[in-house]
Amino acid sequence: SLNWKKILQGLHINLSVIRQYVDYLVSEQNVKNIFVNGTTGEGLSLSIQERKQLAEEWVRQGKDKLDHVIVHVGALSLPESQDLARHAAAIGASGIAVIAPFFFKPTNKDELVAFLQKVASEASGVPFYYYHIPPLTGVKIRVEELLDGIREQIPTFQGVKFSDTDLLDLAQCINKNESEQFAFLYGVDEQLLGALAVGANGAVGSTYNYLGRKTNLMLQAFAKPDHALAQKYQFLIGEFLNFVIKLGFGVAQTKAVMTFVSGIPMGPPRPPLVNASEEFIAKAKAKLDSIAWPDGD
Ligand SMILES: CC(=O)N[C@H](C=O)[C@@H](O)[C@H](O)[C@H](O)CO
Ligand SMILES: CC(=O)C(=O)O
Repeated sequence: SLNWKKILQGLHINLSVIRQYVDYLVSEQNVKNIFVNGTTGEGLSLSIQERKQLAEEWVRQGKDKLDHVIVHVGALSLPESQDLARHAAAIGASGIAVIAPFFFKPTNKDELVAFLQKVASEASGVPFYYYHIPPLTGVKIRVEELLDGIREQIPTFQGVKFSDTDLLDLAQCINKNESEQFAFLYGVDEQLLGALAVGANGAVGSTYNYLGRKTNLMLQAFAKPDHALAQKYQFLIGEFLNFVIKLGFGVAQTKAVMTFVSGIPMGPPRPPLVNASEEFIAKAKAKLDSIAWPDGD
């Protein structure tokens, strides 16, 4: 049963909108790969039980509709992270991802890999991704170094969700791992085109919830190649993000944008985050509506 008071305060998860949201992403945004319980999903603000319920519901609703559901299972507590990894494996997640622990932090590559290995080994058949997001974790260990010999430690290692602006690090990761079949999924949406130019294979980010279709058109243009068209899309995506970043843009504001674009209520964020203001919503909506996309939309 739904407790609307708790949902409206961000104290309760609402599983009932996930089914509708899967259909929305597939039909309206052309998005068929989902990253659950990460940054945008406020995974680190949820209880272990809630994270399991969400992962289960996404996998259940995504069956026959989505290609991949990757579950973020990172946590500060190693046993909790291992528990989440076993759970993700048991429900049939297509992959798991882990951020660096960010209270007591690993101070070097070996300490970080040892932590990741202890989580990955709990889900032995499941592709493992390192989620590199130094602006939020404060763990700035270069990925290029981390990848050196990682397959020997973590046989399921499959790639990186790379949410950092350091394109030299990303380029070196790609350059040095040509023979591996690693996936480099970029996560700074405002400069995805730069990451594609150095060889990123995909993207995971908050804006694909509402700009997934436009970003897919950018990817198509880049692949064609029609670089002028790809640039046009990146510039317009950047115009929107630059505008909202100046207003103050985080997960709460992303939820508000996701709500007004999709029409599906995303609910408030959980404390300590606070709802986007009505003023933000009005300005962001006007800005998004004003953009003249190359596909005539
Ligand atoms: C810090 C953060 O939330 N990063 C997201 C992905 O990891 C991005 O998708 C950003 O939200 C996006 O690039 C907008 O700045
Ligand atoms: C934005 C993103 O990729 C995440 O929610 O983790």
